[in-house]
Amino acid sequence: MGVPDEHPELFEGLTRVQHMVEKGVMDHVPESFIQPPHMRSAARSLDLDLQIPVIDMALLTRDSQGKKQVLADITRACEQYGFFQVINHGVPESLMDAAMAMAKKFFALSAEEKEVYKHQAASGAVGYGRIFEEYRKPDEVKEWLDRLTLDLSSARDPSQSWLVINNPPGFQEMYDEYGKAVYELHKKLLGIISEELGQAPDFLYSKLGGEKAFMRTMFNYYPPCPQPELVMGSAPHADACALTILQQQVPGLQLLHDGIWVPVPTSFDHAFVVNIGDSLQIISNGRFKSVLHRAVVHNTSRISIPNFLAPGVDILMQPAVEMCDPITNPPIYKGVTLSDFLKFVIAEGYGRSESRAVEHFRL
Ligand SMILES: O=C(O)CCC(=O)C(=O)O
Ligand SMILES: [Fe+2]
Repeated sequence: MGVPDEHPELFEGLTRVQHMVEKGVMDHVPESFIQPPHMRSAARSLDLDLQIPVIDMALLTRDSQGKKQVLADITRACEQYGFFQVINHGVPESLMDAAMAMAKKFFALSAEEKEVYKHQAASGAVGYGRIFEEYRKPDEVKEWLDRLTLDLSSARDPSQSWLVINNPPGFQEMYDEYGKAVYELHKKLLGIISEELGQAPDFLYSKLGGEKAFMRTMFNYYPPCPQPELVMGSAPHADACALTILQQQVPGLQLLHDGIWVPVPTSFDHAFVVNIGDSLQIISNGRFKSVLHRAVVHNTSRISIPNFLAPGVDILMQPAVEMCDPITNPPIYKGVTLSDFLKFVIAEGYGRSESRAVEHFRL
């Protein structure tokens, strides 16, 4: 990688929002971050928490009635909202706190220390920096965030040993433990939905390729912003994966419900926000909804930690025959691998607008 002076366009692409903010007192956001008025946080938004379902997973083991209720509530949430929250989900609170604390420590490192883990174009999406930056058009409005992206498996992939996060000390150990616990929660939730569909618990997991399914985690850091009303932290997008399990403490996540942006509440202590991604919308033949969402920023910082469970990259995602009927519910999507789906998303610039990549794969 050339030095910034040789390649100003690369340097521009690699600007970290955090260090831009920390370098000096800034009372105006740079032009390249200013959203057009219809994309700003105030447009079509309601400052009223949407009561997305909150599911108490402790009921699963209470009695058969409790289990029935959890199965039905989760499945209904996947159909109606595409979003829900879970409490008593089995991931230890101490582990959730450790993940958040480590993320804070990581972003508190100096710019040089973080750049050690800089995203490398040849390594896919993992590393420090906004991924796919190299594919973005120079005139595109930039998002107000920096992120560290890790794959749960990359810690064990020797070709990506540069991505073992040794600084701050203990980060990698935390992620190995936290990641595994969240991966298990993903499998548990897929099992619950599968059972409610009248299938074996591993039904949906096996549609993702079973052990080939992989989990990617993003540690999203939204720096404090002097004019939060003009920028967007994460632009509107739907997740390409099957399921997302997200941890947030500070509000900021919003979803598009009936054409209005509404905040996802943070009032439940140690809850996870769960949402359906495009892969599960395809596999369920449109029964489960992958919903557009975005993250707004504030004049204080915010961290969110989404964990995406995705099909193995070469697994053909297609409407499951068990979720279709040749007469009453024929398949509405073509089969596509996650790798081709993501190529399409990147090439077409989805993930920064309200257009839906999944619509392109309709039959
Ligand atoms: O920061 C958030 O709450 C949302 C982040 C998000 O949607 C994503 O990274 O896919
Ligand atoms: Fe997302």
